[in-house]
Amino acid sequence: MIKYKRILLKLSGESLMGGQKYGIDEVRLNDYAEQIAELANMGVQVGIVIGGGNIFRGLSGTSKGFDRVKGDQMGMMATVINSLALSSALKTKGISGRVFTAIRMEPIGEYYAKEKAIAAMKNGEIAIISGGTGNPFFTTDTASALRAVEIEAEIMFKGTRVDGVYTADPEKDPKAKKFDRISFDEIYNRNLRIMDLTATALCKENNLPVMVFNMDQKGNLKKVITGENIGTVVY
Ligand SMILES: Nc1ncnc2c1ncn2[C@@H]1O[C@H](COP(=O)(O)OP(=O)(O)O)[C@@H](O)[C@H]1O
Ligand SMILES: O=c1ccn([C@@H]2O[C@H](COP(=O)(O)OP(=O)(O)O)[C@@H](O)[C@H]2O)c(=O)[nH]1
Repeated sequence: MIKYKRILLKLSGESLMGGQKYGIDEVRLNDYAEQIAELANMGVQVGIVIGGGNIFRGLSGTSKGFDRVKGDQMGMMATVINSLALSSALKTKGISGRVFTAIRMEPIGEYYAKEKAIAAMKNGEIAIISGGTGNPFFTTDTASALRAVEIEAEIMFKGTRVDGVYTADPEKDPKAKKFDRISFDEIYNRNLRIMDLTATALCKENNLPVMVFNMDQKGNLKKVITGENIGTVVY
């Protein structure tokens, strides 16, 4: 049985690299598309926001002398590239992934509006909402929180490369322990870096729970939609 009827899935751009150092790994992309198609076929309404870190991050551009705003705009364009790739991969699974963009760029994608995204989802299509928030100095985590609230998703699924929220970054601290549940306040008080503060605040203020789970393990998306608690619930 499905536990949620409408979700917003955040996919990390960085995870799309798979084993590569840059860009899009076809195997990983195909695996994501397969997992998402499974959800669509179960009748779940799915909105998606993808990051762009596999192609460009505004902040890392700054360290190389890029103007921050230009760098962030490049990062936002990177999320559009990833969204187009996902839409194309979904098509091979017989699923329509409609790409919406936060910044006008028809015919690459439709200019985003909440109503259009909801109509697409009700029609059995996946709404892939790209271009971040359309503004520099934000992240795709914040864009995900914003879109999740806008499209009235019951929960945000943060599909990432770690199993959940830990007491410290598990990629740096082998002794870090995983939480099954944690509140937004505790994430803030413990200064945990699983999401940025803007995204955390937006979720908290709008009572949007977040499920953090490992998207790189096949079958996990189906597990979380059926209510299996494999990741960390943030409430
Ligand atoms: N307390 C924490 N618990 C879990 N992951 C954490 C924590 N602090 C930092 N991280 C890092 O956050 C990353 C997940 O965030 P995500 O947005 O998917 O990645 P990225 O920011 O690289 O795109 C993990 O790969 C992990 O290294
Ligand atoms: O609303 C937004 C969302 C994203 N970005 C830019 O897009 C890049 C890629 O997004 P993010 O780092 O969140 O992607 P991820 O880490 O999930 O791959 C960021 O570094 C920012 O430069 C932005 O400027 N505004």
